[in-house]
Amino acid sequence: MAENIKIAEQKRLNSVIQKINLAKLKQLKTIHHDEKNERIIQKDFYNDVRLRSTTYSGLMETGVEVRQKQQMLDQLNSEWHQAHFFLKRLQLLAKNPYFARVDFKELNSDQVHTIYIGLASFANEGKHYLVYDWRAPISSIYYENKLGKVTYQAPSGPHTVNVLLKRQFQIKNGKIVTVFDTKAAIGDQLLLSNLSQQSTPKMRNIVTTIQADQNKIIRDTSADLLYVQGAAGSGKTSAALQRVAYLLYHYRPSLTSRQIILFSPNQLFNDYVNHVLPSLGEHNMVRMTYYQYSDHRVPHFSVETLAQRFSDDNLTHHDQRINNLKNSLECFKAVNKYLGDLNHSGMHFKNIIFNGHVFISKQQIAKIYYQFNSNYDLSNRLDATKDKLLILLRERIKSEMKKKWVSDAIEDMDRAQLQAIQLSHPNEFQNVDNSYNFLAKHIVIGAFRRVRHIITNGLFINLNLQYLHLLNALPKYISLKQFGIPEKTWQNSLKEFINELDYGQISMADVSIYLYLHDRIAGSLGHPGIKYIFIDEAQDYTGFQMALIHYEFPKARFTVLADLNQAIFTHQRSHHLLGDLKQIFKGQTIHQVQLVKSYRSTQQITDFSKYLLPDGEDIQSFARNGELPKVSVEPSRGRELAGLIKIIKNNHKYGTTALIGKNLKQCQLLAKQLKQRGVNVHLIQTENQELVSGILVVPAYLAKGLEFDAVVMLDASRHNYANDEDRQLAYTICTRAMHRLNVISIHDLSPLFNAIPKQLYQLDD
Ligand SMILES: Nc1ncnc2c1ncn2[C@@H]1O[C@H](COP(=O)(O)OP(=O)(O)OP(=O)(O)O)[C@@H](O)[C@H]1O
Repeated sequence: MAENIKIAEQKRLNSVIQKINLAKLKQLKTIHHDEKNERIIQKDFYNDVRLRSTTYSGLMETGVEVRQKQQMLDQLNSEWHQAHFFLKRLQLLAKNPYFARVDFKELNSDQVHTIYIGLASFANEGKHYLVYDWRAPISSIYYENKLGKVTYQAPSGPHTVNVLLKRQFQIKNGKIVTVFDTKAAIGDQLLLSNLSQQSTPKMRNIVTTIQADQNKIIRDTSADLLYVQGAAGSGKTSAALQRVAYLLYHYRPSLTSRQIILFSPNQLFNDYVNHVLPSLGEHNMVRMTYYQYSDHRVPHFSVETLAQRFSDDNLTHHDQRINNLKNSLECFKAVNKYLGDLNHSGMHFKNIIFNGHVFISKQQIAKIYYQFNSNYDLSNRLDATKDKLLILLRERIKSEMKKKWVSDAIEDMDRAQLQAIQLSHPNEFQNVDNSYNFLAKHIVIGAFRRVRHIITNGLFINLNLQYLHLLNALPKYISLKQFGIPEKTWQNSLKEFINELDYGQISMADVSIYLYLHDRIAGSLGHPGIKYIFIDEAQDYTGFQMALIHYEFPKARFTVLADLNQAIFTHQRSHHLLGDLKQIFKGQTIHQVQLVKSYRSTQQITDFSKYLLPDGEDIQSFARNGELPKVSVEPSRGRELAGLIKIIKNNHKYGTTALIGKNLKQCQLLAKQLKQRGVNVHLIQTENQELVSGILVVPAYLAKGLEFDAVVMLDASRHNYANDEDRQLAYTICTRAMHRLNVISIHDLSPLFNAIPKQLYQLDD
């Protein structure tokens, strides 16, 4: 780039930074001014109330002033928050005001317009934009992969301009480090430099190098379901997070970060992504795992954890088939049919007990529940039953007042209690009869409080029994044969389920059905306040889970990000995902996007890994050069450990090397053995740990969605990765590597590696 261009751009940059700094000072002044005013009002507030609360008229006046001052405080508070928000953005801009410049012409004019694009907009006093927010409609032209005619979505509709120049900047401490003009794909040079960096325990934002197909995902505002299928490392998570920032900008102020939920695979991943939004000047959306969502909703059960779920691979064939059935969309439909029938018969209730006796029997409740018109649905039926039971409760007050326990309670009342009641209700104590009746009623109503709580909260429904009834009845609504389950096996599984229930345990498959059953019976409206749901690593969600989330968030638009080749829990069943989603979102707008280019890993690692997949040929690698992956076949465990120690030493230039094992047990053993040999490793055994740099030992299911400078796939032997079900796991592990990949096997290498051409790796045996 010519030096004179750099000088001219630096001059402009200096002037923009100066203006940003002035604006910062102005915001700081506003903040100090607001804080000072608040202190003054608070002080007056306190004095006024203290001085004038001795007389009635003083109190009245004070009341009015208190309200006025409260309003002034609220106003100041809101100004203060706004000023802070602007200040934060200016601070962000002051560090790095912009990263790109685009010159363009309108099609019917010769006038050249120049815009600079940064993390936020910044205008001078005359409201002339010196920097455009990367999310502004016009900024979209920067992210299209070409010069010349480019169409973007302007507020008035699609608009085409002629792009003449795209210039990129790397700016550090107010100085332009590099500047280059791009002609084709946005600065492969800048992208290359970003991708060549070392990994960090926190994911970075990608706004400076968003690719055209990722931009489509980010800016889609019309899909009810945006389904993204993308290869490992193709930027699904990155695009999703920039999309959150885009939506917050596009719909401000009607959309807030609290109305957006990201379902992520585990807590480690939640922590890994939690810096992206703040680095873009936005608040984080709500992040949770499906486990956290369901566990929180059934506090009386322990829901199967991620580690337990992963060891489900050791389940018998029958157990797996039963899980397949319970996890399927067919099961969701079957439950709906069951619920339809429940409207006519089959609900299970509990007796309502009062003072150790049956107060309202379950038979009585059932009679009430089914006495309503057949056009009632389950939730109307429950509401009407509650109303009827409350009427019954009121009617029982009179008869209960005559009971001995009530007169005993009155006699046992101490003077202070009695006086307190008399003082608060003087009119009720004019004569003896009245007083007795009033006290008796008071006591009965107090004692009925628990019963009232049971009724109003629908706790008279026997949900556990109902769930068992559903499981028992399920073969009527779904074909067991279709899932390869003999009737007897199904019946036996019910016994096991009861056993688990007795211990307060519930599996991931059961908890979804249980929650749905509960919510449909209770007529729960779910969470209508949530406007956007993002589901990352969706390939490991089941049809039932998807249908449940869709039900629970009825007003939300969904972004679902999946890579079927990384389905480490659902395996081949993940191939139903899109078909299931199409049924679940029937009648709604569905957009599909495919990302085929992988950015995370070097070309050599991507090319090696894709041969682990039978249909991996569509995956494109980004042209970033590195060394060939190394495969070592060791004759014994001892030699494997020695080999590993050598690799760890060789990786000293990398911040993080992850030794990824198949399961937790293997990782625990390895970490112990390495520590015994004096190697300092950090074992990640639960998702609640913090991700750090260094040498990590991680089980594969916790490494999902993460990335590391160097990866060692542990014990990739025929014995450990024996069957086709392990393919997705092997692919997921290898694609976690950014710059270096080693695969170690004791004895024979797994046949999963057979299809990889020999020239794509270095073999050490
Ligand atoms: N446009 C881009 N510019 C710069 N870096 C990018 C871009 N797209 C993706 N990356 C980088 O590639 C890596 C992988 O991205 P990301 O984790 O979003 O992919 P993914 O598709 O969710 O991966 P996986 O499914 O394997 O977990 C990250 O380091 C990310 O920063």
